[in-house]
Amino acid sequence: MALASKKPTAIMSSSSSSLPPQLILTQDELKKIAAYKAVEFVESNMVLGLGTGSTAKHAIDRIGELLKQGKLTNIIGIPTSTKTHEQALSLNIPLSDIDTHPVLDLAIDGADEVDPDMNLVKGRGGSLLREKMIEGCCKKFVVIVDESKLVDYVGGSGLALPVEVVPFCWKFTANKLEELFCDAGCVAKLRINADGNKNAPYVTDNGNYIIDLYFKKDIGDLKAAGDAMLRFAGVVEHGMFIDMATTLIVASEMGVTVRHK
Ligand SMILES: O=C[C@H](O)[C@H](O)[C@H](O)COP(=O)(O)O
Repeated sequence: MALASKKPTAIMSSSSSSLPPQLILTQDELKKIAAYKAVEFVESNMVLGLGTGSTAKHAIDRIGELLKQGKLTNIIGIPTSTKTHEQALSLNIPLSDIDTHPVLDLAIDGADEVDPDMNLVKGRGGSLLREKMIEGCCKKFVVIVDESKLVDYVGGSGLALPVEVVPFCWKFTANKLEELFCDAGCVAKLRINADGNKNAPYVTDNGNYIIDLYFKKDIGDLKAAGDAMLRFAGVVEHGMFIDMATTLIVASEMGVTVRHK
């Protein structure tokens, strides 16, 4: 899907570059291309939000490489998950947190879905809470995706909208979420651990569970939907990142497109 064909209302500028023709790239190679493009926005002396997931991983590797080569200096990374923390440590990226650095220059992260207004679904890797806390503190938030993540509306992929909930009476919270979105044909499912004990709930870095919401229809007003979810006491945070991204980098077989809000 060519990005230029998406609704551009909130977009003030865009640019693109082409890849050599007839090059067949894997999805992971596209993720890497988007990630490397995003790292071009990184400058020495920045405090950086380090995202989580298979796309963000490439950006963090690249930042580590540029630090090692001395092409970047005095970077402070703020990791959005324990996994990213470990990766950054292994690359000798100096780390801190938002207690110490409450304002970040830039964050780079992937997304599970991106709608035409650059609203996101995040958290299919389970890291939405820390990502939202940290990426909400950034002057610039660069989102990196391959084109498969572009959707017409939030939930449009038919895949999960993750919601982090407290473990206490999670079924009660899941039922409330399902009722809230019954008009959109919502089905709420507790996320189960993919590794280790496959019958146990998946537990986030914060000791919580994830309820994955699946929709048959568009849920409409995202802000209203998000606010309604947060009114349930058992909900910690939802995976819609509304109006947070400032730059979107999309890699496709056709090339790389950069859009700024
Ligand atoms: O919880 C995970 C994060 O929100 C990820 O950024 C998101 O799931 C995208 O991950 P990936 O780059 O692996 O598709």
